[in-house]
Amino acid sequence: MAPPAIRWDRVERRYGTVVAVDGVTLTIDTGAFVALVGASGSGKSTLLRMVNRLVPPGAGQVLVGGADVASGPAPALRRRIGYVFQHIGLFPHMTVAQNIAIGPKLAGDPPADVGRLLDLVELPRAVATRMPAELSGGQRQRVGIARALAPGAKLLLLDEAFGALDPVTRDALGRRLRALHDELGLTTVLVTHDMAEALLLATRVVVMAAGRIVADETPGALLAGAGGDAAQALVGVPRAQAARLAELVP
Ligand SMILES: Nc1ncnc2c1ncn2[C@@H]1O[C@H](COP(=O)(O)OP(=O)(O)OP(=O)(O)O)[C@@H](O)[C@H]1O
Repeated sequence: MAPPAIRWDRVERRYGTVVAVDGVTLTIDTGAFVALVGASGSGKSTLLRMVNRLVPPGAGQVLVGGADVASGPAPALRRRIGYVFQHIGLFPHMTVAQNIAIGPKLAGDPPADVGRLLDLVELPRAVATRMPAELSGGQRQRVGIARALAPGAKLLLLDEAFGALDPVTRDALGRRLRALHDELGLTTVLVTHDMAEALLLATRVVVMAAGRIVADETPGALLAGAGGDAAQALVGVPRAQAARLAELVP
């Protein structure tokens, strides 16, 4: 049987007296789209950063494709993992095309097919020659996703990648991400504060609180009431909003 895409095995991480991640064991199967949801400070980013070795675990082990992430060189690991942050950090002095192509170029790999990558994230090919400052926030996030996919990564990690976008752009980009996930056969982990986004995009929703996993359910099961109090409190927010909106209909 093929190893899972990611496995955190009894992982811990402390910062002084703060226990950011408190003994997490979690397996992400290849092809899954997992949303990691929870209040600010619950440990989501720390858990995600362990996957590409931005943060080493204080205890436990993180495996990608069955291999301990600590065992090989970090650059080789990171080439297999696309990572998208809220503040995407495009290189301001490089064009969009140069930004997208930087990963394969630095690795000495064949050049990225920038046109195809722009097509994938639904940006016009003409933006290839623009500078990042000439793009909207949503366009910049699309470039960030294209750059993350450029080395041919099959594992995509997104940390509040849509956090700074207006709701319409955010919704469109979320849908595009889900379509890309399906088209390219990706394994995707999306950290988000937004339970509605998690329920609409993911195949599985993992809820964190105080460094621990408190629920791990499908969207359907969560909507049917599973997952316990912390999860249901989060599900209750979009549900109550939908009910209040429905009441406004004359
Ligand atoms: N580099 C660091 N130094 C000290 N404390 C840290 C560091 N990184 C994270 N923490 C602490 O660890 C805890 C978990 O943080 P983390 O960023 O993983 O949470 P999060 O769920 O991703 O939060 P948010 O949704 O606000 O991004 C928090 O209490 C945070 O203050």
